[in-house]
Amino acid sequence: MAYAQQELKQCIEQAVGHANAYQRAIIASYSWQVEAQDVSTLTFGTQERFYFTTPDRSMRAIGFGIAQQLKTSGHDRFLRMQSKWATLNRDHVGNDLFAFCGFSFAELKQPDYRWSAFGEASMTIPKFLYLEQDGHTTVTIFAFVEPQSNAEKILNQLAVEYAELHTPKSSQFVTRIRLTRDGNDAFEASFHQATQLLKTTLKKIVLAREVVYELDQPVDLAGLVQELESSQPGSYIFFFQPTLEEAFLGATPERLILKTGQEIQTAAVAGSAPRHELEQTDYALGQTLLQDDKNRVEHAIVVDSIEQTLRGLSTRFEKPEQPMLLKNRHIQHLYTPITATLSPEVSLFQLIEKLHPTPALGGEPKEAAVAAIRDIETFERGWYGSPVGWMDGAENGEFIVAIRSGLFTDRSAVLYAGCGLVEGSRLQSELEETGTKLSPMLQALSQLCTIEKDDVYVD
Ligand SMILES: C=C(O[C@@H]1C=C(C(=O)O)C=C[C@H]1O)C(=O)O
Repeated sequence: MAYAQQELKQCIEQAVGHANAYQRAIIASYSWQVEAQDVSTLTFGTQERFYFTTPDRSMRAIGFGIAQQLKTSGHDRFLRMQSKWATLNRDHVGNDLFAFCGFSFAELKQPDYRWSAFGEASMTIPKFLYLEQDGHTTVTIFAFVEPQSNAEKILNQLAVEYAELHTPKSSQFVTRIRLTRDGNDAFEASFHQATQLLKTTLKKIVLAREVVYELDQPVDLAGLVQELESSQPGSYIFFFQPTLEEAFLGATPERLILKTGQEIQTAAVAGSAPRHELEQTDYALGQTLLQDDKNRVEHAIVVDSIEQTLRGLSTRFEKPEQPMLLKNRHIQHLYTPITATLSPEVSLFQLIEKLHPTPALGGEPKEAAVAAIRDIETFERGWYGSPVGWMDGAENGEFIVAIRSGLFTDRSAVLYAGCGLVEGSRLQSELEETGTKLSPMLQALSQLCTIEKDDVYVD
């Protein structure tokens, strides 16, 4: 093995000592530098897998296995998780902790079988983490050490699992996937209900479509993530596989929050138009979007809401006066990048709780819009549209808005796409917009599988 065995042994022994002294489990972590890894590393895992990379691919986190998973639920799940994370960080041994994190869009509707492995709030410390940041890649082993553990046994087990990660697996999957529900009718019905609310109580509401496919065998998920990464430059790629049978993944352009110390970066991403292969037409589509009243209203609601939230939590707030365009392969959006300096007492968990969902995924007013979404939509959003990302022990981290995403099991793929509605929104164009938003995932899937009865795919 490429790591200093003696040092790792000392770290584990120290953790056993602490676990015995405190009579509770302790996380031990040990890191060393390795060569840069890329998305293909995912193909080596036979355990649970986690992946997160930034639009410029300068930051990349690849996790295997689960050393410890914190879970909680309820309306106050962000703050409950904050205290669990603080406790875990108090007495671990070794390097800084790191967790892949995800929260549900809202409390799950009565027990939803599809999302039960994900839950309402989860933070996962992997057993093995490859982390690329600032041009360096480190690998960290996280070990869950219980009182009375045998250090030698833990070390031997880690050695076996680490060696596994270097054994190539063959991944020849040829899957046929068949559309079983396109979600159009349900969307249409919710659209009409929402239209009534937009005349009275709501300024904006975001409604989504759930599109269900049946698979004849599991999709090569590592291959799919790889495909998304190469076909969607400029998007975050995320992949959470908390059990061997279930995975949630996607390619989103939308950052919810990047926090480094008390400095934060966020963005309003709302208002959409398709891309076009002809440069001139594409440019014209972008210019029309920049000047379109309906889209400008939709966008301004998001900017104003983020501004109002952040001004109450920060000592500095900056944003450009006018939105710009954010162009992805299939779609372009109105985009306003925002930076702020958080007041010293504000935590990352609090910030996520206050921001989520912005009116880019919820609506305005927030509480009424989220309640209406729950009421009107006929499916469970689960983690779609939610804060998903990573966090370290000092509560630095990055969370994206988990859109352009899908939930995969061995026999099904459930894809999600939504759009913001304001007064005057038209059903047909909103439906088309959700079709465009499904394209990144369907295009990637079409590279790996045969898609049958595919009437929603737009290349
Ligand atoms: C809801 C989605 O996207 C959101 C809605 C947008 C819109 O209505 O213009 C644009 C970007 C996202 O904030 C989605 O992709 O599912």
